[in-house]
Amino acid sequence: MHFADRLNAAVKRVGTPICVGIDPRPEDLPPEFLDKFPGDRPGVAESLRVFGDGVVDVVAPLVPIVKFQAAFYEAYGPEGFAALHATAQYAQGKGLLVLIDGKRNDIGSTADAYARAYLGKVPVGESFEPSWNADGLTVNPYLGSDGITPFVKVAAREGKGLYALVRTSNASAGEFQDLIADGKAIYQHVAQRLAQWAEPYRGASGYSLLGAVVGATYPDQLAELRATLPGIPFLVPGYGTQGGSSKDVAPAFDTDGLGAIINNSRGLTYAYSRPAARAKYGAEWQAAIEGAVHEMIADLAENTNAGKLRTPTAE
Ligand SMILES: O=c1ccn([C@@H]2O[C@H](COP(=O)(O)O)[C@@H](O)[C@H]2O)c(=O)[nH]1
Repeated sequence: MHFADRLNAAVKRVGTPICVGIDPRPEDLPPEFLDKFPGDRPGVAESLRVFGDGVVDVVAPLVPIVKFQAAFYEAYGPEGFAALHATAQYAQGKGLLVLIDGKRNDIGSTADAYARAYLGKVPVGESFEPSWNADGLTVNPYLGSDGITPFVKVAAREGKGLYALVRTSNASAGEFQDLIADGKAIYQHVAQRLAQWAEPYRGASGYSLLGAVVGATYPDQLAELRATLPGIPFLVPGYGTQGGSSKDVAPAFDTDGLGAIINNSRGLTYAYSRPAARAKYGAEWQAAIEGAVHEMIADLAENTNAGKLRTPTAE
């Protein structure tokens, strides 16, 4: 089934477009929790796996999709990678869509290897087997068409999705993305080309398998890009810890509350570290995460078209 149709079905089923970001940092894990693991690298990697699984247990009934930031797992080498793989599979087993935030790309032949690694199948003996089997992957479009085409081909074949960086959420995003060439900002050129790459790959919902990463921290550009990129699903990071609000992300949605997933990583998974949550939930870190997800669901429902997803059956 087409990725955008699967994603839209999942968003409608749970009634919210939240993407929970899982970016495990050992220094931010609940202290009571971390103490249970050996202090060596395999021990830390195992703590990341158990923490990630614990987050998944809480959020699986509440949200459609989780995004794993590969960097925090890669930091712990082979054991870290194994932890990412294990929790990603665990999340899929619980019915969540899994997005790997790896921002991969390279020359075409290497891009093809990345695409097969994360989204497709790799040759093993006489047959082909999935390796990471993610539902979606973030990609960097700045190598141009021949770097993107292999990802799109594999994603189309496998029913998977892609989100290409268009307007990132970080403070220095504009250093290159706002440079003017031929009368337009670089991010606008990327958006224009992305629309061409995406057009042949629309699903029944009208949305393409190729989406755009657009930061919540630049609401004017977000609104402009939504208007110029109909049918392109958005992955919107920057809500919460980076300062983006529900009002900032409101323009990302279409009139049905579809067309965008709003990521929140630290604001949800480290909710227990906030003094108010400590006072309310004590050492119950999973309860604090659950409470934070419910707060974000309500915030988006109140201030954006995502409120239209809250049917009585989804409550
Ligand atoms: O433009 C971008 C692209 C990716 N990210 C990633 O999203 C999360 C955001 O984490 P928060 O804790 O919610 O700030 C993180 O994994 C980033 O690497 C982004 O922030 N901006």
